[in-house]
Amino acid sequence: MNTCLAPCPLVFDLDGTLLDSAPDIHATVNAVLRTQDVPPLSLDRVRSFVGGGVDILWRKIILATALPPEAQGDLVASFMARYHHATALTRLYPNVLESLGVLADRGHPLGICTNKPLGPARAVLEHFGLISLFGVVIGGDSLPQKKPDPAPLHASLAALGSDPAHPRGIYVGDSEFDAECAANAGLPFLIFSRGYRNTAISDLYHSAEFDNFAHLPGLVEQHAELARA
Ligand SMILES: O=C(O)COP(=O)(O)O
Ligand SMILES: [Mg+2]
Repeated sequence: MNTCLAPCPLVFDLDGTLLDSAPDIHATVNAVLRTQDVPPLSLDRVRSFVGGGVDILWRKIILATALPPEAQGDLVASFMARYHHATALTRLYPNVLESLGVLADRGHPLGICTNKPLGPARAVLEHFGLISLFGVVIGGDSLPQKKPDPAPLHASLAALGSDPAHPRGIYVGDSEFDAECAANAGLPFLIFSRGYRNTAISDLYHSAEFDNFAHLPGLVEQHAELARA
């Protein structure tokens, strides 16, 4: 198991972890479906499709509608043209800002590793005034690999100063993709239980779960400490 000497690099997922962004993703999906005369999908349905990035999102939408598979490229392009500005319905989960502030003040290098494409990921972080807190933002299109491949998480940690030969740090996320990514990377994983999961937490790799960001700084210290022991 990796060890984590303080300060411990902390890498965060974005959609369903720091941000409740499903309402904007839902509205943007339905705006694209409208151009195709396809009836809208429910928020719950679209939320259940989030986590693997935009290609997987649209593959699932195509399966759920009468759209032809060969339309995938055009649908993704039409979605991406709208996605950069899709922030009006997105909210930070309660206590995210305060929690990130405490962790940054304690000297933990902070990063983002998301399957959301880099452009919209940076745009929404800028919208909430958060971008300067993060030493690195790796998006779903930053590397050839996406989560659950460990490469984006390893790249995030390396950018935060972790030795690539011995990656150290903690990943914080919400989904199956994140749990598998952390397991593949051999890193502690703290799972936010109010995000966009389709699987019981007990069936996912995790080190601890939390439902309120007010509890995260304590959990981080506990796990950084455990990893040191
Ligand atoms: O947008 C997605 O599908 C996933 O994004 P996330 O990796 O930040 O959860
Ligand atoms: Mg997520």
